[in-house]
Amino acid sequence: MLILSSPSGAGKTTIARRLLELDPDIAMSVSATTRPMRPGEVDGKDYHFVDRPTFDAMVEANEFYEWAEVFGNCYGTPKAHIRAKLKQGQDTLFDIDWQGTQQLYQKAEADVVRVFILPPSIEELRRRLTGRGTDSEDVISARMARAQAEISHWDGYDYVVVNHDVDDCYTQIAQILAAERLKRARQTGLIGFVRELTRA
Ligand SMILES: Nc1nc2c(ncn2[C@@H]2O[C@H](COP(=O)(O)OP(=O)(O)O)[C@@H](O)[C@H]2O)c(=O)[nH]1
Ligand SMILES: Nc1ncnc2c1ncn2[C@@H]1O[C@H](COP(=O)(O)OP(=O)(O)O)[C@@H](O)[C@H]1O
Repeated sequence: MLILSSPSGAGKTTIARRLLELDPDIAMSVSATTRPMRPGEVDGKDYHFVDRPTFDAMVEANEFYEWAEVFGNCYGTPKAHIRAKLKQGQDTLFDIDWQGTQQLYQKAEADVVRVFILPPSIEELRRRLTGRGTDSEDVISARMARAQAEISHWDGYDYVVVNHDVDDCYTQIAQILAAERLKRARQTGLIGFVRELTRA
């Protein structure tokens, strides 16, 4: 479970999309949200876009692995998807905030890798949110106001990457993923392989 968190606008969606495009062995955990869809987003791919009563019913039915309220909207990680992916041994990518990260870590510590993405500066963060062109000035202000609070959780992550340049940031996160996949405990089948090697 590879988690990417950052203040809004630092670039986690950009990096996540590239990872999904270039690495066939990782799939996205698609969250449910009550936030309005942005231009270019696809329902069922970027998020499952639901209204508040539907989200509340999902909470009531215990359908979320974790959920949180961010910027006045609700976001939740559906259980069904995670269970199926983990069972298949499929790596899963999460774009969730620090609250969701803590909950996932408490539930599945050994399976979780936490990466925090920082912007090069606060001015650049504002430029990226404005340049994205998906949010009103009010929404951008709310996201900027929350940025410091988000950044304050940087020390709850295993890795921290500063997103100066998309290519460099992507490469660094792909390297983290490659190294984590090589951890002994994650290499299923290794015991049998080594036993075979040393049998003679
Ligand atoms: N806890 C939790 N946070 C989520 C989930 N899905 C998205 N988020 C977080 O909600 C925040 C807002 O996401 P979004 O509205 O897409 O804006 P973005 O930060 O600009 O990508 C981000 O910090 C996301 O990481 C989820 O299922 N659970
Ligand atoms: N290294 C970078 N340099 C310049 N612009 C970037 C960089 N990374 C992302 N962006 C741009 O900044 C905006 C916000 O990125 P996005 O991936 O949507 O952030 P987040 O998902 O963290 O909110 C987008 O328009 C994206 O194209």
